[in-house]
Amino acid sequence: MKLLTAAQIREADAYTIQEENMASLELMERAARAFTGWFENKFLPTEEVFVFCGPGNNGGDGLAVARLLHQRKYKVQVFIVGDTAKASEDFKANLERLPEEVQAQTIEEEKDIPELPLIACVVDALFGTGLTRPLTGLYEEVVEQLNNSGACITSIDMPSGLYTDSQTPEGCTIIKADNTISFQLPKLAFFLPQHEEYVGDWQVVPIGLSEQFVSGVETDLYYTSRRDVQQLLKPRRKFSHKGTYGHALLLCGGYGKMGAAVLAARACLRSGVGLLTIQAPSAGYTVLQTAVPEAMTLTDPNRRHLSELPEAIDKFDVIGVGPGIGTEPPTKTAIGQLLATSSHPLVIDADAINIIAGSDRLKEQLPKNKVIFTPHPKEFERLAGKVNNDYERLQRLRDFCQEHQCYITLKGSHTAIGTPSGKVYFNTTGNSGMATGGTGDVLTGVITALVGQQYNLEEACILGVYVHGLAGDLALRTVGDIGMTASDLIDHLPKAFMCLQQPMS
Ligand SMILES: NC(=O)C1=CN([C@@H]2O[C@H](COP(=O)(O)OP(=O)(O)OC[C@H]3O[C@@H](n4cnc5c(N)ncnc54)[C@H](O)[C@@H]3O)[C@@H](O)[C@H]2O)[C@H](O)CC1
Ligand SMILES: [K+]
Repeated sequence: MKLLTAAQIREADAYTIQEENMASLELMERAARAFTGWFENKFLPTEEVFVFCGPGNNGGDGLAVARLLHQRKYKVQVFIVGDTAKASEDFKANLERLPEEVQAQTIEEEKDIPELPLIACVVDALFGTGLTRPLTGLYEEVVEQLNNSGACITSIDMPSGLYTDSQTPEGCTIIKADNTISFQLPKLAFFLPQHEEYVGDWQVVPIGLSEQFVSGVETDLYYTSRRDVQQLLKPRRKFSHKGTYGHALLLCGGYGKMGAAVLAARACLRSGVGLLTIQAPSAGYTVLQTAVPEAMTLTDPNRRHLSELPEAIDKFDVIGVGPGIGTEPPTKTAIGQLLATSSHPLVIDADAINIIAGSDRLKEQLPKNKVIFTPHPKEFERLAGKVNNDYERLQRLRDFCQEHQCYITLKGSHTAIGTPSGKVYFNTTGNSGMATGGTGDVLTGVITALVGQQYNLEEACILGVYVHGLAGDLALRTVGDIGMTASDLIDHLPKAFMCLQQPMS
């Protein structure tokens, strides 16, 4: 699914109004109804609701929401910040429609800002996607007081003060929402970790923006929906055999880190690969043969770390390398040989990333359109350089992928997948229980298996990251977030693939 900029959303808005031959006020009413529907499921009518409205259409939404909540028996108070004479037309129309019983007060100076009860329910409708500059004056003061009030804040469309698709200037005041309910499409800002405290939990509610407009609009930013991913999944064929689904090689494990190889190998096998060979330091032989009996095990002549590549490396359809391997000099040499000789795709993780990050020569040697890197943010920084904020990181991701014609899954709460053509896909599955050792090794195994099954590298990244997160979401239901381990993810991979095989209702 596409991510749109604030300007494109405005265009979608105008296009929809024209296409459906309706008044913009009607679209605002739809938005308000959609928000209210979510709100009713979350808060009981016994709640006293304080709605803070700005002068634009976001404020107009707030006024319409106040009216609808009043109709549904919530006790509502409205506070308008700024000069209503300069407000948008749809704001004015909704102010007219506000029932008399709903108190509406204008905040004209600091002393007008209300003191909220200890447990208050606030709707933030100050600014949405129309924000063009930092909050100042009375707006800034209101937001600061709301943030300090301890109230439960729900933002309409965007947390007020946060820029939709570019870096909000340093030190600006922004609403810290508990929930953000956004219209039709999530906004780029929601996917960036630096905005966690402002956006809170976000959800999207549909308001029927023109599908025709969205399908035609140009963007290189996407987020992955269940529907997108299901379309990628290939059915297994009746007359297939293990050779049909690829022979993967994992170059993983080191002394004291053989578990990384076990996790990657198990995940690879649980993701549909036909055959799996692991090459590991000889100290791992018994461990691997015992823990992963389905895989063949080759031993490196070195007892403790990877020092050589297996013979006839080209017989493997894909090679996953990195988990647990360390950065000893012989391992660095082996990684250099791998980049220089392998003609098949490589999934490069962990210390294999660190080794390449430390050598400009190796970076130059990266085979084009054949490499998937799976770094966490620190490894990415080593590979591509330091950045000051998440927007710079995103740009660096695109630049690096384009320059080196590679794929990168930059791991995080919304893992970002960069492609050689400069596209970025944000993942939408997963949870904080997955923030634990070994889950990255699992991802390496999953993506390696998918490449082995002839998914192209872009598909393997998108599907692999999604199913890995979905396995985490399924594990959450049985083991919760605190007790979740990487092995729990592996155990839930089969169910995650089964979920994707179910037709969507
Ligand atoms: N397409 C949709 O999804 C729909 C969105 N709706 C809602 O409308 C807002 C966007 O409304 P807009 O009037 O364009 O902008 P805002 O209300 O966010 O801002 C109003 C106005 O204020 C000025 N401004 C910008 N920054 C500042 C600032 N820092 N201080 C003071 N004033 C500022 C600027 O002129 C803005 O235009 C969207 O988020 C939805 O909530 C519709 O309801 C229907 C469908
Ligand atoms: K808002």
